[in-house]
Amino acid sequence: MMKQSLLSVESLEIVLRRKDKVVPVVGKVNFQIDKGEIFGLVGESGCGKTMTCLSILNLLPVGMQKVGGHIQLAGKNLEGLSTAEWRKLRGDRIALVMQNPMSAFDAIRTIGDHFVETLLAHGKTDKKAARQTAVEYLSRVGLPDANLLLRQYPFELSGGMLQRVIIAIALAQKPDLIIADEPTTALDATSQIHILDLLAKVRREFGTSILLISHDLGVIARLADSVAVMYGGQFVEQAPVCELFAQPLHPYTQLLMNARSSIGLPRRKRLSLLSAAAIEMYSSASGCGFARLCPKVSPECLVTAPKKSDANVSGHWVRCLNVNNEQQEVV
Ligand SMILES: Nc1ncnc2c1ncn2[C@@H]1O[C@H](COP(=O)(O)OP(=O)(O)OP(=O)(O)O)[C@@H](O)[C@H]1O
Repeated sequence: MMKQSLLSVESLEIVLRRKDKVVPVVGKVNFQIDKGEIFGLVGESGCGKTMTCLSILNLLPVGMQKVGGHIQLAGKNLEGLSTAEWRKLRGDRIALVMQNPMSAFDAIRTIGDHFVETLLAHGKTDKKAARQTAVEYLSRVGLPDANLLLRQYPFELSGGMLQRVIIAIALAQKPDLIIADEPTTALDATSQIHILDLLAKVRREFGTSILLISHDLGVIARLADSVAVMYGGQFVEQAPVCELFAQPLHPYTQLLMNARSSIGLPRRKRLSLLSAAAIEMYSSASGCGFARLCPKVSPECLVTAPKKSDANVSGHWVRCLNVNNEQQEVV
C-alpha cells in the first residue's frame, strides 16, 4: 500500500527565553509520520522530546517558544490558527496521552462527566448519545462494566484503568494522530504491557498514527515502525525499528542499547553507563553536542558539527562524523 504522509515537521526550533538569556532546547528537527504509522522518539530525560510534541499542539509552556520550522497535518500548515481552531484540532485531529493519567482528571468529577463533557465540547453529539459513545469506547479499550465505570471517580480506578479511559476518550473523537508521551512510565509492569498492546490494537483497528515518546528502548521496540533517537535537542539517528536494533550506528544509540542490555548488571555498574549519557544541551556553537561524552570522539568532533549521512538501509541515517565519513552530505 502507498504510504501517505500525515504529520510533517520541518526544521523545528524551540528556545527557552529566560530574562536576558535565550537557551536552545530543540534545534532543526525534521520528521514525518505516515498514516497508520507508529513513530517512536527515544532519548534521555531532558533531551527535548516533550517540547517537540507540545509544539505540535501549540501547547509550549510559558517561556518556551517555537522560533523556526513548519508543521503540517495532512498537508495543512498549522501556523496562524486561531485559538478556536487550535482547540478544535486538539482532540478532533490530534489527541495527547500523557505520562501521569491521574493528573488529567478532576478528582471531584466522575469518569462519565469527563467523557461526556469532552465529547460535547467538541460538538459531536447530545448528552445521551455521548454516554452511549462513552460506553462503547470504554468497552473497546477493554474496560469491563462501562456503565458502572461512568459513575466512578478517578481515585477509584488504577493508573492502568485511567490510562485506558484517556485512550477511550481520545479514540471516541477519532483523531488522526495520538501523541503518547511516556504513556506507560507511571504504571506497574503488567499495566504497561496492557497499554502497549492497546495502542497496537488502536493502530490496527482504527488506523490511527501514533507518535510514541519514551526513554525506554524496550517500549519503542515493542510498538514502533520507525524510531528517531534524540540527544541534546537534536535527532542524531533515525531508522526502521528492526534496523536500529540490528545496527545502531550513533555512539549515543549504542550507549542507550548497552545501558538497556546491562539491566542484569549490578546497579552501580549500570548507573556508570547511564551517567555517561547524562544530557548536555547542544550549546556549543561548533562541534558535535555529544563529543564530550562520546567514547569514539576524534579531534574533528570538537570543531565540526556532524551532518546527516545515510546508512545502507533505506530510511536509516545518522549524524556522526565517525560513521561513513565520506558520505557526509549537507542537510
Ligand atoms: N516549563 C518549563 N520551563 C523551563 N524549562 C523547561 C520546562 N519544561 C522543560 N524544560 C526544559 O526543556 C528541556 C527539554 O525538556 P523536555 O521536557 O522536552 O525533555 P524530555 O526529553 O521530554 O524529558 P522528560 O522525559 O524528562 O520529560 C529540558 O532542559 C527541560 O529542563
